[in-house]
Amino acid sequence: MKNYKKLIASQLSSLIQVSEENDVLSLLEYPLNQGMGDISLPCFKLSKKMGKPPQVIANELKEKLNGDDIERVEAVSGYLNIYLDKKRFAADIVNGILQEQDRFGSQNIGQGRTIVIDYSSPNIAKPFHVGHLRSTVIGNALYQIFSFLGYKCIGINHLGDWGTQFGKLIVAYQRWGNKEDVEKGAIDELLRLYVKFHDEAETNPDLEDQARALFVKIEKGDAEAFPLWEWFVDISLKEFQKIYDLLGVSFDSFAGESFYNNKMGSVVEELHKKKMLVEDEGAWLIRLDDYNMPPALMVKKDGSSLYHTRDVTAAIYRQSTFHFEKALYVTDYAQSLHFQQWFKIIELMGYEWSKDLVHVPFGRVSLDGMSLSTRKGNVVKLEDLLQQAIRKIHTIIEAKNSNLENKEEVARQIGVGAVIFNDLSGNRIKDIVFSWEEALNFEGETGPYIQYTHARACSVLRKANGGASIQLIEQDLQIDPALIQEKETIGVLKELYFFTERIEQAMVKLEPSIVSRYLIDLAQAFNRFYHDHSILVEDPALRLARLSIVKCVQITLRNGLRLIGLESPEKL
Ligand SMILES: NC(=[NH2+])NCCC[C@H](N)C(=O)O
Repeated sequence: MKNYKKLIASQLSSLIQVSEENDVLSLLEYPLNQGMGDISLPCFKLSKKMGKPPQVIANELKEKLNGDDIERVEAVSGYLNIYLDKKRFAADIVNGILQEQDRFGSQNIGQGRTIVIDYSSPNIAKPFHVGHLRSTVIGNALYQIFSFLGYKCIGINHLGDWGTQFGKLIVAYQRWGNKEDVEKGAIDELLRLYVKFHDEAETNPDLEDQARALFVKIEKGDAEAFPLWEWFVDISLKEFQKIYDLLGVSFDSFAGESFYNNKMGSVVEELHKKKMLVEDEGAWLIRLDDYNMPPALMVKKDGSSLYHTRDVTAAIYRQSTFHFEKALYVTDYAQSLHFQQWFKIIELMGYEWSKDLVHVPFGRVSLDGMSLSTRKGNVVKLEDLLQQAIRKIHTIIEAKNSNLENKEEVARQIGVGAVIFNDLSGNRIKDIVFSWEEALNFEGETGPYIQYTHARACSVLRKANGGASIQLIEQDLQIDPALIQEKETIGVLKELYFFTERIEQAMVKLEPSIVSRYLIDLAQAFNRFYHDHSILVEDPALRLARLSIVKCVQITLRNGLRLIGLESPEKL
């Protein structure tokens, strides 16, 4: 499939001469209004460079620009409005998508270069909450998008499995817990112990000291403390895995914070050698006043490590192991300062690749106004949320189409899809409030709406094939583009054309919501087309041409849904 913007930019730049192709490319727009061309050049942006008034530039270019793909060109109030030849355009889009199928929208921008993505990263012994879900969902979408664009991705789940909180947990376990209860209650019981610790520590500050001492023991591999820690990790991982299975998300590595325990020593040594550490009452920290940031504590006075220490160590390890082009860290924006601090530390250590470290922050999620905090224990557990979504969708399916095969599986795909899509529906930096009504609505701008539109396309294709399959047959590639020229049809074709570009924008801006919003636009354009034009008409040529549009939409919706981590059931 052709890249029309590029094609025109290259022609224009040779006509204009003062501007490079890429500069012209960045000036070209897709006008929102139908009567303003398919692609348009605002000539006032070239006026200074060319030393001519915009309308003069537009008039001159209008005379010179031509080519098979261009139907006509207009010069209107300083804009050069280019209309593409819609028959060629239609044939190019349809044939392109039918050929590329699953690969439609992909590019080889990365050429195999590596992107490390640190996402999900829940904390052991604490429930996986909706904040971690957002990290999981955004991280996974970035993983799919970068992979689709030719990068090799390494997905790392940087589990929060190290730190003083494990000392607290063991103190609490030894005082108020027992083996059976932990085996039965799993994370719920671990959380109860953790909360109990904090309640008791308010009146008995001695507990905090005991907890610190116990964590030091874990760091040293103590024969009693260390196996307890391992056990807690094991229990937590099993529960997390249930959620990953529901979501259909996987990782290349589960190397959590503890993985760096035996690697931090040499990094601390390096920091000493580089004279970056200052002593502060027996602890060691890095001053960052020159950069308007508070100091970063690297070694506690009992010798134990901190979140910063582990992140610096992990980054050095990842760079030397994977030689990444970029390392992304997907977390809540509340952690922004943490990342700014340690990115600066890497820079001060003299590593030029510090510029390749990128924090990808996102906004908070609240649940119908309820906030989510671990200390108090009033967290909404993600597994409950997902199971509830699945049950609700199941009820809807029972009511509307109780004969559906694999009801359970489809309910999972839609219920989970609704929750995932909700997290990706707006710019990631925005806070979101999860509302059941909005997320599960089949009519709104939701995951279920897109999945439903996809299933509707599948159903038309099946009907066309006598109920058998959603594939078009071989000779179907001969389509008369003159038959797919109605306004709504061109509307769909244009949306299909935008797919490749939107994926690239989503990658550049690290913003999967660009793909989710695109899918809403495409689904809406398709539903307008579907509403206004019958597909399974008598005339075989017209029927085939319209079916090809349905097939192209089906392929594109499926590819797009996959990129944001949603499945696309064929029947609903
Ligand atoms: N390399 C990192 N710091 N990744 C993010 C870790 C997130 C942390 N475990 C949390 O739940 O807040």
